[in-house]
Amino acid sequence: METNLQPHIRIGNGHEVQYALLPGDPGRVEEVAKFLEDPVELAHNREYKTIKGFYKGVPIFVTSTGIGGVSAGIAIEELKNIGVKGMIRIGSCGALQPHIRLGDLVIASGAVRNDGASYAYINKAYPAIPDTELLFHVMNAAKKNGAKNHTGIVRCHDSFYTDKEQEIDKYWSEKGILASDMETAALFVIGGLRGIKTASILNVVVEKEGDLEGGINDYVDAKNNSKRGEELEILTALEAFVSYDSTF
Ligand SMILES: O=P(O)(O)O[C@H]1O[C@H](CO)[C@@H](O)[C@H]1O
Ligand SMILES: O=c1cc[nH]c(=O)[nH]1
Repeated sequence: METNLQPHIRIGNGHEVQYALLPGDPGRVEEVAKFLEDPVELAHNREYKTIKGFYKGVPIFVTSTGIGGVSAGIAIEELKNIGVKGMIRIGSCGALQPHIRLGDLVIASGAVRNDGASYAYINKAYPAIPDTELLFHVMNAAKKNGAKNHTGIVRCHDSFYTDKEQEIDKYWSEKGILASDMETAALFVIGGLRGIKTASILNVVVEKEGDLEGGINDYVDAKNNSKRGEELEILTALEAFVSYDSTF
């Protein structure tokens, strides 16, 4: 029997894996599998689907975290419990700046903590920031892959359909925030508190003041540049882990 079996992700000790890619969507796990050697599905429970594979010889987990910081936080803690030390989110986002287009990558250098999950851990004076070294590896990998990318602060939220979304987006756009997603702040704060090396790469699926439902539907149906952005964020995260690992 697997020891230290984790209740939600349903994997335990013994895999000797130090790095995990974290998409929100379980469907994206299979997109990562296409780039791995010997991908094997280990578990799929609720929103948490995990495969293990190798990229350039480095063992890697890919675990979907579901939607929102609450769900992501559970996956992050349980992966840490079984020995994972570095985690890169490979997510989707909505742009808050007009020059950021569909399929561009947004690399988070920090996150506005408008989510509930990170606040459940610690008050908002604590910064939501990635690991500096891993961030540099991600930025270099994006450049090497030729991905059009933007590094800066993102905003994390818990709602899509309140009556105030447009007003809120306008406010944060005017403050220079690049894009919105729902899990990056929880990843950075939990990573900071637990000593996990974290980074977050977000593929733009909705442009600023674009059609939210249309953008996400087109992405799901693979009808726009966001599908190429997804491939580039996956490759960028994988290359970042390989170059980070080579520094040890
Ligand atoms: O595509 P993923 O990684 O799930 O990320 C984004 O998409 C979901 C909302 O559509 C939220 O989880 C948001 O953060
Ligand atoms: O606008 C968007 C699009 C995707 N994901 C988000 O969190 N926000």
